[in-house]
Amino acid sequence: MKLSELFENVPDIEIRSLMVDSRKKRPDSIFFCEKGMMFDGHRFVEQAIQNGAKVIVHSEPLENKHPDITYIKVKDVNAVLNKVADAFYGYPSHNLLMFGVTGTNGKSSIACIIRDVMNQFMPTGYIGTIAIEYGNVKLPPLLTTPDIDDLHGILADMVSAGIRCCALEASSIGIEQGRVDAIDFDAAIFTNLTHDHLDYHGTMENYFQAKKKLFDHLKESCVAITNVDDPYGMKIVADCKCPVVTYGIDHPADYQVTRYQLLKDRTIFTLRCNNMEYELETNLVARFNIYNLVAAIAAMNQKGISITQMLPLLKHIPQIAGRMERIDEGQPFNILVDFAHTPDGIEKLCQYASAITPKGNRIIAITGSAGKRDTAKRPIFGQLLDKYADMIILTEDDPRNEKPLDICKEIASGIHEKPYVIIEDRYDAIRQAVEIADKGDTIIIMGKGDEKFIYREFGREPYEGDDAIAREAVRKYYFGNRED
Ligand SMILES: CC(=O)N[C@H]1[C@@H](OP(=O)(O)OP(=O)(O)OC[C@H]2O[C@@H](n3ccc(=O)[nH]c3=O)[C@H](O)[C@@H]2O)O[C@H](CO)[C@@H](O)[C@@H]1O[C@H](C)C(=O)N[C@@H](C)C(=O)N[C@H](CCC(=O)O)C(=O)O
Ligand SMILES: Nc1ncnc2c1ncn2[C@@H]1O[C@H](COP(=O)(O)OP(=O)(O)OP(=O)(O)O)[C@@H](O)[C@H]1O
Repeated sequence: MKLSELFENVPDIEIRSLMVDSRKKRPDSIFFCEKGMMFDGHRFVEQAIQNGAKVIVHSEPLENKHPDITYIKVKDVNAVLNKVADAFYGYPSHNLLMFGVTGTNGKSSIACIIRDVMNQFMPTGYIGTIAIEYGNVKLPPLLTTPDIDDLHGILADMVSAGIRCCALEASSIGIEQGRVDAIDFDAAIFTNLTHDHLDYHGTMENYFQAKKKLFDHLKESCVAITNVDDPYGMKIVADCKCPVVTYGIDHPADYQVTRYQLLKDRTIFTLRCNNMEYELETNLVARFNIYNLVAAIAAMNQKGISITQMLPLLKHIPQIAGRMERIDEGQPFNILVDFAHTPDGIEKLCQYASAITPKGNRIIAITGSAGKRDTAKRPIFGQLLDKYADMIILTEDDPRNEKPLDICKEIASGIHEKPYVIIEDRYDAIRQAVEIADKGDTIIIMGKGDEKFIYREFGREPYEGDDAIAREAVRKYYFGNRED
């Protein structure tokens, strides 16, 4: 593409790529001097040139300008990067039916439900915490919401592969950093807002304002889908230019659940909308998944898929990796692997565990808390486990360069009544839980979900995964079926 197709009054240079990180080689590229939390991209102009930049987009004055390099001074580099990435990749989000999902919990679940259901109507991709997936392509994610260049690039690849729809998770940090500013959403969903990421946002108000930006910027033909039962649900759409559609259980809503039954292996509920009532059955369990399902239904329905068409598909939603994943190796107790890593997520999971665990049986909870992230959550995790669990095993969860033992002790500071042990090694923690479980008990393994890595001091290290370990522990240590 010619530089002149992207900017006015510039030389006719051929541009082959975009560059936001000077460390990565990008031939014939435009380097964008972004200001981050750690660095100011203006510092890396020389390295960017060595790695292929022919054009520098900057907002601060630059010294030592090279005669063969084009310099473009702008007010807001991030805004220009968004515009350029959109155009450079051929406006991919404009050519896709784009669903955006934001909120503290439920983004991946809702985005995956939309992907699975929409795939039955048109080829649909997914971008989020679990993966980047479309057609036969499955890539590991780097961030929940990829950075601007990656995001538009992935969407362009989707369009080239014949994909017509995409469900994208928009994290609060991603929204705040403008990663989705140029995305042409057709529907945007709000799930809920509870304590998380306060290390980054500072206060709940800032966290809320970050999420709200997504809704403030929606185009008029978009539709905003919001949760009326969440205290932030109506506030977040207060300045929307597009129609707002509500969903909920406890308050009157456009898509309202009027009755529900939570069962161990499925959920049955009645959904009322447009003066019609629908009886729904799904393999997804727990009350919070009713919210996730109804949010997804509302969004897809608003975009033309009838509820009657969706009904048979909702019965067998494919397992969402590491979210309420049941481990069943024939053992006479429940094991749930779940990605709960916020106070709200942990409380909701514990409430579900209480609902499925017979009186007289125990909830055995295994959790840690991520190192170098929102440390205020730790004692709250302890308090919640104290309230709901009968036995608590504290273990490591992405300690980064903190000591797992110290993190566990901070969680333990919230535990006052229930017995707990600290077993730093996650494998041993899960094994211990399996060894002490009795018939009818429920083991909940929280925090890592489907992740097959642990962030330790020097970055990501491979990890077998909670699901694999739980299965192995049941086979080896519960049934004594040693394979080694
Ligand atoms: C805190 C945070 O979000 N950081 C993200 C942010 O980094 P930053 O603003 O601090 O950037 P920086 O490192 O200061 O550098 C500034 C600029 O200089 C550039 N640079 C930097 C160094 C260099 O040598 N050369 C160079 O060109 C960088 O590419 C960047 O453009 O911008 C970078 C480029 O887009 C991201 O890679 C980086 O994500 C880091 C890896 C990260 O871990 N982010 C997490 C917290 C995150 O975003 N998570 C959310 C939410 C997850 C959830 O909901 O649970 C997500 O969407 O994944
Ligand atoms: N609607 C919901 N309300 C409260 N908790 C939920 C909800 N949906 C899921 N959870 C809990 O949060 C965990 C993470 O779910 P999910 O991955 O869908 O959320 P997310 O918003 O994508 O989180 P992240 O961006 O951190 O990955 C689940 O494992 C579950 O414990």
